Amino acid sequence: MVNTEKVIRVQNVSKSFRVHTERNSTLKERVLYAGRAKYRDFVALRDVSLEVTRGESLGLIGVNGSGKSTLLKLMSKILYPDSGSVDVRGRVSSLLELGAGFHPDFSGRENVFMNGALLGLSRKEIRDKFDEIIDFSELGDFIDEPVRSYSSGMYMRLAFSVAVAVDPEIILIDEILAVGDAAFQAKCMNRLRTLRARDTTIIIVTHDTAAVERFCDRVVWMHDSRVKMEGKPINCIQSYLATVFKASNEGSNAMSFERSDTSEISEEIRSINDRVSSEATDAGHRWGTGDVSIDEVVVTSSAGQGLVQCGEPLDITIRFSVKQAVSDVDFGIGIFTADDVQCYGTNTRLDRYDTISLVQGSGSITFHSTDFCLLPGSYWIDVACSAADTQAHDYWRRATQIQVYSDINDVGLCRVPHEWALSIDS
Ligand SMILES: Nc1ncnc2c1ncn2[C@@H]1O[C@H](COP(=O)(O)OP(=O)(O)OP(=O)(O)O)[C@@H](O)[C@H]1O
Repeated sequence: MVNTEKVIRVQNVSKSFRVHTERNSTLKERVLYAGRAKYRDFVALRDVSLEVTRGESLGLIGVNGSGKSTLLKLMSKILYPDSGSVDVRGRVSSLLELGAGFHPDFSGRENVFMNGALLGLSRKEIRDKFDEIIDFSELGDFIDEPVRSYSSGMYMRLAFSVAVAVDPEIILIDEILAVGDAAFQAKCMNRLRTLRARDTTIIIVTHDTAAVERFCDRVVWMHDSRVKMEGKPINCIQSYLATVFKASNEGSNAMSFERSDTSEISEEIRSINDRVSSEATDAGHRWGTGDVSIDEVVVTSSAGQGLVQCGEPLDITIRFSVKQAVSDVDFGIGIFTADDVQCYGTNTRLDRYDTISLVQGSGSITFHSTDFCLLPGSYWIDVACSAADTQAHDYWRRATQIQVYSDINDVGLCRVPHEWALSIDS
């Protein structure tokens, strides 16, 4: 039987924050202007309503500052609405801010007991689950170190391990999984799948639209403090990405990822780039003789610039200037995941094109894929112009990024062109 029980009901909720624009910082100002400090009210949520059914996995997406975290904090009762109501039924585990609920001076072990108690477990229940929590976190001997010495990934490991061990009926997760390494993230997602199979209600705030599409049953897209759209993940994500990339393109003449990033890219692209850049510390790094220099890399598909649907055509255009005539050069591209797995690489020499000679001036070359088969996610693109002896004239590491989306839920790294043929022996 399909479950229709509503475990979260958010009705006409509005929430504002008082933001001080000027404070009376000196004693004199405080005495003279008492009660006259300047502030404005910032509306983080405006008349938001939504319902979540038991066992549902809901993804909250939206640009920075659209109100996602505020909504999650209202659901976890860290904040209360100015108007409207939030009704939540069931034991809630929340992973909202890194380190929240942990005391920095206590060891990991002590914090497990404290955090478990906050989540409603008795001391005996925590003792019974302790080994499971520590095993899952893979913190080993660090469990007896004060958590102030933990890296953000270690904090997350401990917080996640406690949060899932308490058998929550509802789990609220705000982005923090992103700080874990790829292997631990995969382990967390598997654990969330197990919880989902047990009818746990899961609400995730994240900018990782590919993960949302793979994991969530439904998506709510927050924009400008309101619910802009809710429904099937693929529909919401496509509309959201199309809007975000359109906003980004309007800020510059083309979706140009030039060497000096002066284009007015939207906050969302900036956040995606910042996040991936923190993993790709050598983003934008380049080297070579400089005889040929790459000026710009533009990625286009029918979905927009920097965005492509899996299975659709894609163009990567490299614009270059030639400072010094060169002969026998090739142009190449490499495509990498955020954690640096090379998905594909080729160049005009490997593809057996005629050798290229260039005179002073400028030009462009386009890599055209008729069927771009990488599965949904963010990918980095390296581009290069090299001499026959493989010496680079210009190698541009992580020159640009693309987002791939899909309306098919196949899994892996790339889609293998295929058909199925069924035959039944009678
Ligand atoms: N405690 C607070 N005091 C003042 N303003 C706040 C507070 N919490 C949130 N805000 C503001 O409310 C708006 C919504 O913030 P919120 O954190 O909910 O957005 P978000 O969609 O989760 O963004 P992000 O993707 O950056 O996490 C932002 O403009 C933020 O600055």
